[in-house]
This record gives sequence, C-alpha cells and structure tokens, in this order.
Amino acid sequence: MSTSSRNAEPRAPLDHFQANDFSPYHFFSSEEWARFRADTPLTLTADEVQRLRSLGDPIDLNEVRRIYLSLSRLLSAHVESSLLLFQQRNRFLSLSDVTKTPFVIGIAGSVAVGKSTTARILKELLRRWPSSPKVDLITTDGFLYPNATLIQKDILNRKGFPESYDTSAILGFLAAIKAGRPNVAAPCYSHLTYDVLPEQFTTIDRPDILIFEGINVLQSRDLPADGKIVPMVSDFFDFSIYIDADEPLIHNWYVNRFMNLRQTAFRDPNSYFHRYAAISEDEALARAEDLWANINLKNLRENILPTRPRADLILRKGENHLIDSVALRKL
Ligand SMILES: Nc1ncnc2c1ncn2[C@@H]1O[C@H](COP(=O)(O)OP(=O)(O)O)[C@@H](O)[C@H]1O
Ligand SMILES: CC(C)(COP(=O)(O)O)[C@@H](O)C(=O)NCCC(=O)O
Repeated sequence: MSTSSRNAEPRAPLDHFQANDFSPYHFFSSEEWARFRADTPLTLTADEVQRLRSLGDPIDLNEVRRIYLSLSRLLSAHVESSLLLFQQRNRFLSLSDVTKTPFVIGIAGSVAVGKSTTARILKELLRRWPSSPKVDLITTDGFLYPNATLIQKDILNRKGFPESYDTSAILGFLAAIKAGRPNVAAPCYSHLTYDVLPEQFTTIDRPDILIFEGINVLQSRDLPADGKIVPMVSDFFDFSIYIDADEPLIHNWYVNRFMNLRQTAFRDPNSYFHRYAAISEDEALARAEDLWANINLKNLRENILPTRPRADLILRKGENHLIDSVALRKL
C-alpha cells in the first residue's frame, strides 16, 4: 500500500529490528533475553519495585527478573572490562596513581515511555552488586532553559526539543564528570512547577557509575559555522540504552498519565497544571491530546526516534509497558 498521502502516519523505521546478516544488532525475544541472567541474584523486593516505578508503569518483580537481571549482568561485564582496559592502558602509558573516572550509562526514549522507572530500577540493581559501587542518577530535564527563558525565546511550546536545552551546560557537566572532578553540580527540574528549580542543584561526587537519562541524550548537535569541534553528549557514554515502543502505545501512556495526574499531582495548587484538575474530563483530554500531538509526538518523530540506531541496547516495550524484545549491538 502506498503511503504517499500527506496525512498518512509516517512509519517508524524498524529496519534494524528485522534480523539480517547486515544488521549491527543481535535480536532476542524477552524469553531468550531472560535466560542470560544465569544465576544473577534478585536483590530487589516487590515493595522496592513498587516504590521505584513511575505513575502508570506496572513493572513488577517478575519483569525485573525477566529483563533487568540479564541487563545488570551484561552491564557488570562492561564495567569490569572497562576497568581492565583502564588498568592495561595505564601500564602501557607507565602511569600510576590515576583514578578511574565514572562509567556513564545513557538512557534515551520518548516522553512517557518510562525512562525514569528503568533508570531508577537499574540504579538500585547496580548499587547492590557485590562490589557495592556508588551509582548516581541525573536527568537532563534540569538542563532545560528555565520557562522565563523559553518564553523570552518564544519556544515554551518547544519544551523538550533540542533548542530548549542548554546543551553546552550538559557537555560541561559530563566533561567534568569524565575528568573525575569532585562535587560536580547538576541543575534540578520539577515536573510539579514545570520549571527548572532556581538555585537547586544535585552534587555528584566521583561515583563509580553515573546513569544519565533524558529524551535528548543520543542527539547530535548541528556543526557550528565557525568550524569549532563540539562533542556529542553520547561521546561521554560507555553504554547507552534506548527505551522503545510503538507510537500508539506511548500516546496512550502519555494521555492516561495526564488524566491520572488530574486526580493526584495536578490537585496541588503549586502544580503548573493545577487548572486542569478543575476543568471537565473532555476538556482535559483535549489538552492532553494537544500536548501529545503538537509537542511530544512531533519531538519523538523528529528528534528522538532518529537517535535509536545509536544505542548499544534497545529495550522494546509492548502493551502494559512489558518489554517484548531486546536488540543488543554487536561488538
Ligand atoms: N505533569 C506532571 N506532573 C507530575 N509528574 C509528572 C508530570 N509529567 C511527568 N511526570 C513524572 O515525571 C517522570 C518523568 O516523566 P517523563 O519525562 O515523561 O519520562 P518517562 O515517562 O520516560 O520517565 C515520570 O515519573 C512521570 O510520572
Ligand atoms: C520535560 C520533558 C521535556 C521530558 O523530559 P524527560 O524527563 O522525559 O527527558 C516533558 O515532560 C515535557 O514537559 N514536555 C513538554 C510537553 C508536555 O508538557 O508534555
């Protein structure tokens, strides 16, 4: 069937999900993936998983066992190899007294796909490894320009698009982390006030592992006209994960979450969306659909999904947020 109509839904490019000899990925069903956990112990309880999950994300202990234990085992192998390589390079360069800098894991994907849950579950699993590494988690929303700046630039309705982030600040933050600097400050964002929190920072002090999560972490920058060489955010990553799902599913998760937030967070008078707690269900639904279609879906198609082929690992979700397949980049 031809899809030449201008109104036709563009199809997500799923080519790298079709296993073939030329694909840079290995593909696994969730059942195949689950077997790679081997004897990795389950170190989280059902209560802990419930506390870690975001609103609307039904992840449970079974999903942690099925998907996250294999991931934890794989990441453990990567962290170990990175340490080994670091030691071998120091021997090669006759360096002593050099401290290993953090292993950085990037997590990308659409708004409302469940990146925060994945990031929090991973953080807890990794810090419970026998070596007890120090694991920190930072989200890129703190690096959004404050609403006042977005309004001044007339791009409040482009929140989440590349131009709404202070990318130089992100690069500066990651460069400092990778240089092993102590007490590196990251700005904080509040989904309640829908704005960056002025003068509020999280301090990151030389963790063993840093998880860096956000819709934009695998994006490249336009090359500056002055020919200056600029790194990409992902140049600082040792491993990257993309959380994937079909558009209609993410659309449902976004709209359902918005409607659920009306009964919870939006009731708080400090919520930026407080006014949507009081309007009719139909009006609220129309607002959620509008935010999805005109901001988040647009951003997914234009700026987020195109970064998927850069990920080392793709976790693809089906109905109910359950991961149904996994793609792992071949080495
Ligand atoms: N308007 C809002 N008010 C309160 N919490 C929100 C709001 N929007 C999103 N959240 C919460 O913020 C977190 C991040 O959501 P989001 O940025 O969409 O990424 P993801 O769903 O991929 O984790 C989630 O825990 C979500 O439930
Ligand atoms: C802050 C966000 C860009 C999400 O960033 P994320 O934490 O997913 O990296 C998003 O939640 C957002 O505010 N989008 C703008 C449209 C909306 O209000 O949903």
